[in-house]
Amino acid sequence: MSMSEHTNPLGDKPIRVALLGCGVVGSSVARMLVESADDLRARIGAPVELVGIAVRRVGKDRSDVPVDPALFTTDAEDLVTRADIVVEVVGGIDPARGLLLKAMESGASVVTANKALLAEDGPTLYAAADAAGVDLYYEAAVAGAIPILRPMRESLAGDDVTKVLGIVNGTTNFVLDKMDTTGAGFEETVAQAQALGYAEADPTADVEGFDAAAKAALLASLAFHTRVKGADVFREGISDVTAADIAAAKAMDHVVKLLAICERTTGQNGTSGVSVRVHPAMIARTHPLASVRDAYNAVFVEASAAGQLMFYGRGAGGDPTALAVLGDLVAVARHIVAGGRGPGESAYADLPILDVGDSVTRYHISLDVEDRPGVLAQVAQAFADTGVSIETVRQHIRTNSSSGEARANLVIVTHAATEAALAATVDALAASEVVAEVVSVMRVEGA
Ligand SMILES: NC(=O)C1=CN([C@@H]2O[C@H](COP(=O)(O)OP(=O)(O)OC[C@H]3O[C@@H](n4cnc5c(N)ncnc54)[C@H](O)[C@@H]3O)[C@@H](O)[C@H]2O)C=CC1
Ligand SMILES: N[C@@H](CC=O)C(=O)O
Ligand code: NA
Repeated sequence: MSMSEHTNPLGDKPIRVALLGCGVVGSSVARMLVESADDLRARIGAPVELVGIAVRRVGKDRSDVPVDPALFTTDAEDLVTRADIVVEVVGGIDPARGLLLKAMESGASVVTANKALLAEDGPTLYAAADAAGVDLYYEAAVAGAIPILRPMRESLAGDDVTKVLGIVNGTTNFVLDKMDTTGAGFEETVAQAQALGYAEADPTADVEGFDAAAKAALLASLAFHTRVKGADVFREGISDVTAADIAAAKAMDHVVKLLAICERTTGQNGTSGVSVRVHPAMIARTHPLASVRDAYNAVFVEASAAGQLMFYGRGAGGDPTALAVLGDLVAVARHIVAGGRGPGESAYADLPILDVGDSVTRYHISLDVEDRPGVLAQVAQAFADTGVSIETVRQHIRTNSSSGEARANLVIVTHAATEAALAATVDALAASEVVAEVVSVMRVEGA
């Protein structure tokens, strides 16, 4: 690549980069920084110098990371004061938060992949970036390699985003996909996702939906110019999704996916606000999200003028995530060379966060009921009483293998209803004398 068109106003002074963490993502970042040094220099207009890598233990064998071993240090506090750009891929809340605050106070810009920290305490970090006049970029934190935050922040800055619907966790998509296509077990596929570098340090964050909730909070904050924290997001993970749920979805020609849904909507009391939820849901096999396989991610965005947009790509793994980190690093380094900074947080709209009871979707409900006349009418009445309209009902009879007792299994799919109305229906069904068991309740999205 030619370097002739770029001049460096800083002379030959390199841009100093400190890397915090050398795990799955960090080791890929370090390798790419070294292997792409010439291209990065040409694209930035200045050389990049890796000045140190903070690790927990210096003596460990890291022969796969092609850097001078003298760069490894356990003194992250000191390292962050010696850099123009600090790349944080340690993860977790502390000490990452303190290190990033110290880095920015010392004048360094920050690139991070840490969605957990940003969804927990983003405003403190954005304020520190503003106070120091530095950049805080985090494209890698949501949907790995997919460029989604910059398009939301910059390309769609003139539009009104109304909805963001996506698969934003690679681990859970990998697990659900394998359960659907190979019938593989839950624990076994989570272990595979860990071995492939997709899972968080504690995979509970993936399986229970905390990671997707953090990403949903970041997407909703950008989409609606409103501060949304991870804790504001209604969250259900995939640990309760059974092989029977997946089979039930198959029977309807649907698949089960963990979805993040951010909507600009109006609550039942007329309040206009933001609804953000993460939960497993059935979607029709004909829906584009149904074809998102393996650890891939996809994000649909609906905006007033742009209409529908779809972003698709690798959502997890060392190299895809490191590429997103490097993209941010180049952007920040260009700002340093040009003597400016990029756009920061935009939270001016400050919309209320609506209760999940206000969100509206369709539901798939499986019930075991007594097999006698009048039962269907009583079940239908429970729906009518709570104002939930039934779209389809399917019934089949199954016989208990030990008691020989015949039971009817009803599968009911509703029209769109509020979560609050559906919860009231399920309570009424559970209390009904004709219902032996509410076997499962799952939302149906994307109709
Ligand atoms: N693995 C993936 O596919 C993706 C990861 N991320 C995020 O990137 C970050 C890093 O993830 P991974 O590389 O997968 O995790 P990892 O667990 O493989 O790497 C983290 C590394 O940081 C080290 N570390 C922990 N505390 C430290 C400290 N105080 N000082 C120095 N080193 C310390 C750990 O020993 C470990 O080697 C996390 O925030 C994660 O959420 C984001 C997108 C995708
Ligand atoms: N654990 C995460 C990694 C990327 O953000 C995932 O599985 O998506
Ligand atoms: Na991304």
